[in-house]
Amino acid sequence: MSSQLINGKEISNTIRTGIQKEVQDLIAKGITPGLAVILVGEDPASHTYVANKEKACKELGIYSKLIKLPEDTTEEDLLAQIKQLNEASEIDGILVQLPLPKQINEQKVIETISPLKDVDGFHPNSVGKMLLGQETFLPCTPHGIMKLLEYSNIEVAGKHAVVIGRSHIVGVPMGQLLLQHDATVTYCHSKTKNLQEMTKQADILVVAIGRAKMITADYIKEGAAVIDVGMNRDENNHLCGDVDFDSVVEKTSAITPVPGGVGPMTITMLMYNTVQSAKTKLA
Ligand SMILES: NC(=O)C1=CN([C@@H]2O[C@H](COP(=O)(O)OP(=O)(O)OC[C@H]3O[C@@H](n4cnc5c(N)ncnc54)[C@H](OP(=O)(O)O)[C@@H]3O)[C@@H](O)[C@H]2O)C=CC1
Ligand SMILES: Nc1nc(=O)c2c([nH]1)NC[C@@H]1CN(c3ccc(C(=O)N[C@@H](CCC(=O)O)C(=O)O)cc3)C=[N+]21
Repeated sequence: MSSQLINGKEISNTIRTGIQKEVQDLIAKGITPGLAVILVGEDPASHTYVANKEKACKELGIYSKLIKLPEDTTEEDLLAQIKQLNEASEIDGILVQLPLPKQINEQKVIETISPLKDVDGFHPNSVGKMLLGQETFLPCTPHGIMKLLEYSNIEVAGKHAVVIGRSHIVGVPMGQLLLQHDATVTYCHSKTKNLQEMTKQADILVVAIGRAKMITADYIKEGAAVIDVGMNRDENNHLCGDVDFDSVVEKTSAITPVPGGVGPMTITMLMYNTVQSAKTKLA
């Protein structure tokens, strides 16, 4: 079967062109959208993501403020920083890069970010609204994946979507968005028995596990669309997904690569949320 390669980079660029236009319109009205990113510690992978976010801001004309804090930052200091940004008029979105060092309570940090600037969509306020189908900031990775499906003309309604992973940042919201678009959704996780039996029923398989190349051809139904969220390093220290691309590609009708699939879309939807937030300043 010939498989459609879902080009996240290209779809990202298409969407970013629209966002760039919106930024220009806002700037013409005296509003420059602003994103603050807080990075605690020295995780090298985090630095790459943060660099990609800064680059995207620059390209689109969004003001970006990077706040780097040392690994041993106290929770108190971090919360004080967030409160300042909540008040800062030039900042429309606040992202605290996760995971955080162990001395810091992640949930408390997320809840301290103003829901009005919660461009990650991780605040309980945003999560609740998402579940209810109300307008809010949607989590960037699942939202980006919905856009990938839409732009690739992959129909969701009536399909069986299987999501592997139930993290609050990817798996759980992913299943909810698919459900809202009328898929029949199954969640799988580390306690799932007979994972292959589950995934072999998937018309759409979203994989967000964090284990390099774990998903091989044996997990795939012929003709499935496969979305790979994983960001791992393989034995040669090359970036790779959770899906063993070479093994599964022949069986799929559509598949995302890593890199160049989901990752760029995450950043694009972050830019989108930041601009949406800035637009609330329009009279
Ligand atoms: N491209 C992008 O934009 C992004 C990529 N990522 C990447 O996506 C991956 C997942 O991220 P995230 O959701 O934060 O990860 P988490 O580690 O928070 O969650 C992993 C999930 O996978 C499940 N899991 C672990 N092992 C297995 C297994 N053997 N079989 C079935 N399920 C399993 C876990 O189950 P349980 O709940 O039972 O522990 C958990 O629900 C990572 O590689 C991350 O780097 C993340 C965010 C954005
Ligand atoms: N508060 C918070 N929000 C996040 O959204 C968040 C986070 N914390 N912590 C880490 C994960 C991971 N993540 C990625 C973003 C972009 C790429 C990305 O740009 N990937 C590119 C290139 C990657 C590269 O070259 O290293 C690609 O896949 O093509 C990947 C992963 C956001 N996350």
